[in-house]
Amino acid sequence: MKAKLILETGEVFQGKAFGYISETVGELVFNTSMTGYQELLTDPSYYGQIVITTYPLIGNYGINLEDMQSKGIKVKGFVIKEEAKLPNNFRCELSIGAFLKQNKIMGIKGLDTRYLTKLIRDKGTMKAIITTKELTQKELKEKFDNFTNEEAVKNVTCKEKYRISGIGKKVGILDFGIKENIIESFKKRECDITVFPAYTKSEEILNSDIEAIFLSNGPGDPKDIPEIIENIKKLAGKKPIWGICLGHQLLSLALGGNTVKLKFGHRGGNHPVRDLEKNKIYITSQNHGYVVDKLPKGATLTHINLNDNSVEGMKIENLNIRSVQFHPEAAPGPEETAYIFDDFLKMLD
Ligand SMILES: NC(=O)CC[C@H](N)C(=O)O
Repeated sequence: MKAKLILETGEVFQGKAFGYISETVGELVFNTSMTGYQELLTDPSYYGQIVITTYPLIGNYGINLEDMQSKGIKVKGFVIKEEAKLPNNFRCELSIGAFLKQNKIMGIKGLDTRYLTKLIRDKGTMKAIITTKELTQKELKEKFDNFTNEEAVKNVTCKEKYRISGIGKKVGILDFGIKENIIESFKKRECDITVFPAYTKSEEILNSDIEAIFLSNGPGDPKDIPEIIENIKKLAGKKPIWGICLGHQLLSLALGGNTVKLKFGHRGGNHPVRDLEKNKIYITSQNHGYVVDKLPKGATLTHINLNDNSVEGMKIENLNIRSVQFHPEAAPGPEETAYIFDDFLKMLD
């Protein structure tokens, strides 16, 4: 069936529908990773977004149920060049088309995704619609105007607190839409993990028997969740705090720093970052549309992005706080910054 990708700026691209056939509207972003489409689709930080992949062939190694980053697909739509209909891998359990269908997520294929990426790079992130219908200008405008992603964290956080026992350090995680591999990274280090829903009050967190607080990744604009920022203010200085991606942005806002929206974001598996403490360059996995542009008072810059010199990490020594913008848990992407989890845990010794 024919389908169209319609951009907020008016451009229309003709392709074919795949996955679940419906209609979808979201924020259009691109990811440049060459592998890892399953992890990308299930990463809750993409909630509300339609994702374009620059890599031309998607689905060639299929989908397995082990590499999910959350329960089910979180993107709002998927834009690709070519769908691999005959996946081939010993871990493959289903095809990309079947996976999208099962999760009721619409895809469009047959588009020049590299051209689209250049367009987003020039014009900036914008809203888009994937549809099989003919829509009038008025209908389109209404659909774009009605789309917001302000409730994103509420929609992806866990509903109830849960525990994963371990013999190591006791870590309390605030779940803003956590990726499975972050939990795995703490499990691998034998941590005793308590996961709290995003809106858990600071008192409940501080009254539990945890040694440190971890603020997770998550979708949307960090400025959309002022209640959580207020909560983090109350946690700062009481226990060591670590943050990744949204967690890092929220920490900055809570302590007097600032965040801004990037023109087209960082999403991919090859973003070079300099660790200023180790004076080493690492290739990192990234997925964010916002960035810290002003550090909180007393914070030291620990990491910078070598493509655009943006903030990639910070520490506030007197408050025992450390955070990074990139994804040390990878999934998908390079695993060479996994040392960040060890650095976090060392703060407890
Ligand atoms: N991966 C994340 O945690 C993303 C953080 C935030 N939603 C952003 O886009 O910048």
